[in-house]
Amino acid sequence: MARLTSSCLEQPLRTPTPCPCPKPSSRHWLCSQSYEIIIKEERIVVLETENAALHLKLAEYQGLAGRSTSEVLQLYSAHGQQQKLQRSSVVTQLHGAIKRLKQDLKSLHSFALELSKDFQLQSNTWLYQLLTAVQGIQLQNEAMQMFQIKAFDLEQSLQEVTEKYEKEKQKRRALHNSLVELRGNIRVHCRIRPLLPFDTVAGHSVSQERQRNFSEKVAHAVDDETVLVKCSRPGHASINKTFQFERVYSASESQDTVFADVAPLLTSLLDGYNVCIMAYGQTGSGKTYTMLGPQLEENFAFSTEDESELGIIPRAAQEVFRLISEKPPGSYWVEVSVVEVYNNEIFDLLAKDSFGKMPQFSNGCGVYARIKSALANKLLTSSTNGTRELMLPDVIKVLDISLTVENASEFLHLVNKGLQLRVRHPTLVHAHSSRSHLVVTLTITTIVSADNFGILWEDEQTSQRLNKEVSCTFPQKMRDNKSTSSSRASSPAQLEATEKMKQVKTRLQLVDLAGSECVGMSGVTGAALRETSLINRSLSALADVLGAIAEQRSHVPYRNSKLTHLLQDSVGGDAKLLVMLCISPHQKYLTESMQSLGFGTRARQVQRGQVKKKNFPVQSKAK
Ligand SMILES: Nc1ncnc2c1ncn2[C@@H]1O[C@H](COP(=O)(O)OP(=O)(O)OP(=O)(O)O)[C@@H](O)[C@H]1O
Repeated sequence: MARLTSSCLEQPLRTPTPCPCPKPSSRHWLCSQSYEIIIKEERIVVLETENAALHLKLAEYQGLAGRSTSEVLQLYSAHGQQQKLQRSSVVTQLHGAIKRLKQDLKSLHSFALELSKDFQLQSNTWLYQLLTAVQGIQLQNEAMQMFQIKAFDLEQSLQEVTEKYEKEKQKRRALHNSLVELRGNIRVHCRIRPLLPFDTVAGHSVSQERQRNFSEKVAHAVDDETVLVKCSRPGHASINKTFQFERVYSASESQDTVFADVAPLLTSLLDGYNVCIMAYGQTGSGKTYTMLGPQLEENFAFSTEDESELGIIPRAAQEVFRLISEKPPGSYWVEVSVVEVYNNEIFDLLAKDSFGKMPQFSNGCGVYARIKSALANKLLTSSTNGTRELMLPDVIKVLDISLTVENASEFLHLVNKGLQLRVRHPTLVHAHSSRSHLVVTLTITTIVSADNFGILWEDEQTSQRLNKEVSCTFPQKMRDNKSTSSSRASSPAQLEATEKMKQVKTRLQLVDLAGSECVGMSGVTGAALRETSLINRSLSALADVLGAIAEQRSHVPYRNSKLTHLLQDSVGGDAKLLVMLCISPHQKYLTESMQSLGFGTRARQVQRGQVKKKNFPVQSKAK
């Protein structure tokens, strides 16, 4: 086979060479033979060329196939390598993971070991603690048993001590009362209030002479028993006067201190004595402050916000209820009445407005509508001349119109209610001057079975004295009102039992007297002038009563005034009276202060029996 070259392929197929005869024709044999040969040769050439081209192509494809095979081989080997690589990396990873898992497993194993060790340790500790606790509880139980035995012993010895203490207490109370007895039934304390802004405001009707030395403080507490008063008059050398009382309070002494000295009297109250505590002094000298505490501007009730400022009346109520709480429950019954003595008439400040309004009192400074007392209305009778006037056949009955209170706050509420109706009007000395005597009465009914009567009181003497006074009837109130006391009878059998009970009534009267003053100083006129002179008259009557007691006269003129009549039970006899003199220290009140100190001095002499006949001071009449 002829070799094919690229030039062969490039030459076009030869066209048949024409017949060399001059006239070529197909019918010419030679021509036709040669023509056919030529055609065949040409065909062979073409085929050879095609063959060569096909060979070329075959060679080309073979070359291509060879290259592809090697590439395939390369790819195959590369793929094999890659697979190998992949396989080895997965294995490595798996290997690592297995390694890590093994480590984890190891650490888990060691953790589990530690945990079990810890658990063992902890359970041992807990077991130990549990055992200790059980042992402790056992010990405690034993101790408790011992303690119970000791407590029982102690209870018994406590009972013995309590019995001894009760006996000692009774002895102490007896001692206290005999001490009080020794000191006398009338005690006088004196309280000098601080200088206040209104002291330096000069009233227009105060005399020129009295206004001259207005800046000076003249009354001082020298010690806790002595008052010193500098008496100076223009053109005269000043004279110092001293007054002695059971107790003197300086301006800086608190309500607490004042009450501390008053409180022992309340023990006497529960020991069967009537007690009266009254504040005496000129207007604005601090009587209401001492007895009740600072008053609220809006309604004249006393303020209960600051306990340290509370006066004697609220504190006494608290103390009485405290003392009662120490007694067997239900054996004490407390009633309260709040009345005022105004223009020598008694008005119940707790009465309901069931009888309408009182006639209005015009005092020149304002008109005062008053609620009339239910009691006063009950006792109103027509006098011979046909005009209605207040008749109180037995003033003491006033105290039977009282309300039962269960505790100190109920008491304080009632007192505050009553206070709002109290007569007041301004004077030159005091803008809210009280124009009436306020009498707050706490009646304590002690219920005691006839069999136990003797042992309730501290000594035989008191027991005998009270035995004479007691009533054996059970209070009607207690029968009617079963809801308010645990001691009240509710069945016939109980009622019968109560008939055997005895009741002892003791009375605590707390009095805020109206101001004792010279008319000139207070600057009142008209109806208020009458008021002032009636106040002074009732204070005179009080002085007369104290004088008569001092002289041990057979007749004590209690009925000369409604005030003394009302206080009859707690002034005189074996009742305990404490007069709290209230003094304004300023120079301009010198006359009134001297008058009050004189009253106190003579009241002290009453208990010592030193007052001579007609020696007791009569209240200065309206000038
Ligand atoms: N010890 C005191 N400390 C502080 N303030 C006092 C003291 N005593 C009285 N006061 C004040 O003096 C003023 C007059 O006192 P209070 O109302 O008690 O006088 P009073 O004697 O009751 O007068 P009146 O008889 O006119 O009613 C009041 O504002 C009161 O708060």
